Amino acid sequence: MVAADAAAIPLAARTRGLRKVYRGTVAVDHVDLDVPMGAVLGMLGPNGSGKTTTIRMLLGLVMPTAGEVELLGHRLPDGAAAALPEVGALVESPGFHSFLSGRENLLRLAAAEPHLHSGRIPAAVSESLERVGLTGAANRRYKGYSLGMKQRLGLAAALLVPRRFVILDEPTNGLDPAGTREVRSVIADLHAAGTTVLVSSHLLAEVEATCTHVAVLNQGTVVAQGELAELLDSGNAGLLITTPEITLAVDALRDNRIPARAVPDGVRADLTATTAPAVVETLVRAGVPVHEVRRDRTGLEDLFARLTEDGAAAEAAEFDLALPIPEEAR
Ligand SMILES: Nc1ncnc2c1ncn2[C@@H]1O[C@H](COP(=O)(O)OP(=O)(O)OP(=O)(O)O)[C@@H](O)[C@H]1O
Repeated sequence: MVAADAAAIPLAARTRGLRKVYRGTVAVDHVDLDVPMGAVLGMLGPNGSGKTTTIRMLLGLVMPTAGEVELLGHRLPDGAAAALPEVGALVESPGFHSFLSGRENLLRLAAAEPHLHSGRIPAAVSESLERVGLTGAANRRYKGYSLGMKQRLGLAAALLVPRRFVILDEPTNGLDPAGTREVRSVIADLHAAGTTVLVSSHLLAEVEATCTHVAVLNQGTVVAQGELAELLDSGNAGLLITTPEITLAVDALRDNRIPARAVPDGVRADLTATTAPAVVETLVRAGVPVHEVRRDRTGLEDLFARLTEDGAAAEAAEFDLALPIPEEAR
């Protein structure tokens, strides 16, 4: 992606020079974040890297110490009233009433939705509860909900009306594997419907499974951002091939000038100068039985680990790791 293209892509959210200082603690600094319209952007970063603070500033819940926030084309804080009704959000402590049921809580929130006609409220609440798998527990008091059920109710609140932009802060926190899969499926449905989604996580695998774009935060600043596919292709990309004929496979690849080495159960082929189909074709032509082929994702893991280590922000700044990732950073 060249810079000129990036500038032409409409953005659901854009921050420039965003900074937040809490009583001497710099929570977020120099954050220039671009959330392309229609993207599912994973905001990835270790605990305390500034994800929640950035999200709160995007939603106008926290005033930045410095910098600009633009949400759906409206500059905050003045444009908040125009932008926020089109934004659904799940953030920490959503402020539900403990003595009301899940359904009653949603009915109260729905009544405050400017884009929801009062006659549609009961149906919208039921649909939203159904979507997050809470219909069975809808009439129980919020007070007795498990952490996972609270998360689901927060998600239901974010989805009460069709939104152009949905922001989810750690949506799978406290969810079991089935709940995690459901959240992923809700995100996939939103994406398919053209909704822009920003989802924060400290889990690399979760971002890989759901996102089209990624922004990596460390120590309050964005150290890399861009399309996930480009990040996956960065670093030392490789292919892992499972085969019982390891020696034959390594020899066949090396004979065809594809760097390869033995790994447990197979070989790892370097994709720097070739493609996955070319590797497979070379092996099949050499009579190597190929049992399984998958991308070696250590490229992204290595990159993420490097970017989020102590002092990594300085390194990233040095290499200007906003995508495209320059050669010297690979
Ligand atoms: N209200 C606050 N008052 C003081 N410091 C705060 C406040 N909110 C956040 N911080 C500090 O700002 C930094 C960034 O916190 P933030 O919650 O934004 O990170 P995060 O990436 O969302 O972390 P996590 O994954 O643990 O939720 C941390 O050092 C945190 O202690």
